[in-house]
Amino acid sequence: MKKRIALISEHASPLAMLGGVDSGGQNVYVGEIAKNLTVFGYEVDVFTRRDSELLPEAAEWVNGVRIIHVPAGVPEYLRKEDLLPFMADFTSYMVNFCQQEGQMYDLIHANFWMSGLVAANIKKVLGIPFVITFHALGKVRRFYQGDADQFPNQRFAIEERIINEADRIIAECPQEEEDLIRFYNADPAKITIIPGGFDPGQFWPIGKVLARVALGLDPNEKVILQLGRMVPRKGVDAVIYGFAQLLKTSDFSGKLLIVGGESDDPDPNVTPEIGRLKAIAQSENIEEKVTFVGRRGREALKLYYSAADLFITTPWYEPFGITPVEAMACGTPVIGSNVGGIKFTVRDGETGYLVPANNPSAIAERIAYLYQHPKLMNVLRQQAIQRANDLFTWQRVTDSIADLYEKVIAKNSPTFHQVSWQEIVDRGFNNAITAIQKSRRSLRNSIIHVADIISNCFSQNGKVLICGNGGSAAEAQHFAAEFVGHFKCKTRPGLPALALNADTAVLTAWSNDVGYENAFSRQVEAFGRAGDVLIGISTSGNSRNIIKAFETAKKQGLNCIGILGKDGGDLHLLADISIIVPENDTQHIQEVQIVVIHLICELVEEKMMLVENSISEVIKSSEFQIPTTHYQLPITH
Ligand SMILES: O=C(CO)[C@@H](O)[C@H](O)[C@H](O)[C@H](O)COP(=O)(O)O
Ligand SMILES: [Zn+2]
Repeated sequence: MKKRIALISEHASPLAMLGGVDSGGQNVYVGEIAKNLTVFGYEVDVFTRRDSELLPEAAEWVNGVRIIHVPAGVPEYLRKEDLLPFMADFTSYMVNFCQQEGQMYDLIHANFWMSGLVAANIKKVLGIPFVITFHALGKVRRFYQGDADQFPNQRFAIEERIINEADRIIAECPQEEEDLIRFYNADPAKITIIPGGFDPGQFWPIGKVLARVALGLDPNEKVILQLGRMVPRKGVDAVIYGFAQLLKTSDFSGKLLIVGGESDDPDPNVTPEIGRLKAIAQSENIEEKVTFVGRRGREALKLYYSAADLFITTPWYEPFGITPVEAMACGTPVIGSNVGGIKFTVRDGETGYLVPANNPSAIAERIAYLYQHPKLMNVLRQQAIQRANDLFTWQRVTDSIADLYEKVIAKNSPTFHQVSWQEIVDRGFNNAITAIQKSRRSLRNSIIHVADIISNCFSQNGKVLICGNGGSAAEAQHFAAEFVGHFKCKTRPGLPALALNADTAVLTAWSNDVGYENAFSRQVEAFGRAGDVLIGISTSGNSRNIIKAFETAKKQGLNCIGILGKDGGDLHLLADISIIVPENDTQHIQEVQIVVIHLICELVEEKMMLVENSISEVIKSSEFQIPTTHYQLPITH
């Protein structure tokens, strides 16, 4: 039977559009998690407050996900600051709903503190375990916003209660984990860091020219983008001041686009923050260079992200912040403030830059610097796309969330269930199939890219060194054997590949005399030459001896390729390219890695055959007869 999950999101319905004061990342988060959970075999109901008379009580949204509009307070928009009094009605409605349906939820996932309150009260009555994603913490908000924070003071005590009673807490970034411990004394063992994400089917890099033409922008102009909710804490004023400084102190010319607001037209009457920002642009005499676009639907956002050269987001604080990830996914480097989730999603100097919050000069300086270094901008662009896709797809995020659910559900299952041998076998196969399915789409491009690098290396007489530990050591030998012997093509010559973990004499001597962590790097020193490839296979991405080998290899001019799992660990940061299996379980990572290895072998053979065939074609059609029908035999150094 399918497991049933209730997601509560009292003010943020997945149906609401992004960009309004009270609708932002949380709507998207809840909607995407709900949709992706169905892929992992769950049935999902999303409970959100009925804020319009037009909304039906319960409606199927997508296959496997229902949205339940809970009558609590008048059926019209209310500020989230005013919703607490209606949470008792919300709770009783949900309790009745569960009892009437006669089917209990296996777990509740609450979003935001008021939903957490509902979940904690339901747990008291019905015993359903719950996990919570806070999306923002009251004490942190009060610290940054002071009196502008209009949530009732009861919020703090309620959050403390939720933190005590929740089965698990999801922190969206290391900063949030720190805040939970520091401000609320949360039990670190209860906290799991799982970031927010983006949908690669919705955000991808569209050619700049096309995106600009679609938006009616000049293809040759410099375009800087700010996009998100229009509230003072987002620090859009600093972006305008920074932009003004840039225009005044350099010969920079370009445009700042500001997307967001409560209406499609950038109307200050509807969105007072737009009025405040327009006045700043006017006082700086740059109103002609700043375009307020107004609110845009999610399907249009990829055009804005792709059209821009740079994305800027400098809030005072940001619990997670989905927009920088979306911008990176569209290939736009991000200048973000060094706060909260942004300092986790944006890697300083790799996918953009981090600047202090509220610091217009730093923004101006970084924009100028990037335009002066177009090649660097391009590198950041590529790395941004890679990082977003490696770590922040909703599929990957939901995978970690489902993992967490399973732990909580198993711990709370009322009777210990003796699993049969057949069930263990079935479960093993099912998990492997799920891991392979998840990997199929997300790894396709990197597998092809890696095969390119390896076949180029062989064609240019280079060799491939491979290393790993434990199961990965066996795979390293397996991989090398496919190259030295043959994979599918029985007529080709052997290709020079060497597993560094295979020579027990070298391995034991060097580990015994110097240290295990140097055992591979020493061999890289001995065998590696510029242009060779070093492949590190690791499920965690953190094996010290492979890290050292990569460091040595980089110094010697080898290309480093990681075949990794989990979040890619430190090896991902060192590798020139990595294939990160989107899975957390070591065993299933290894199962996918062997598929990846075989695919690389097949592609390398195919690519090299192509080279050989095209060489023979040239030879056949030329007047000169060159006596060779094989591709060049690689020569080892
Ligand atoms: O095969 C397995 C687990 O399935 C083990 O031998 C596993 O490879 C070893 O624990 C390795 O030492 C793990 O290293 P790594 O994958 O984190 O680099
Ligand atoms: Zn194993």
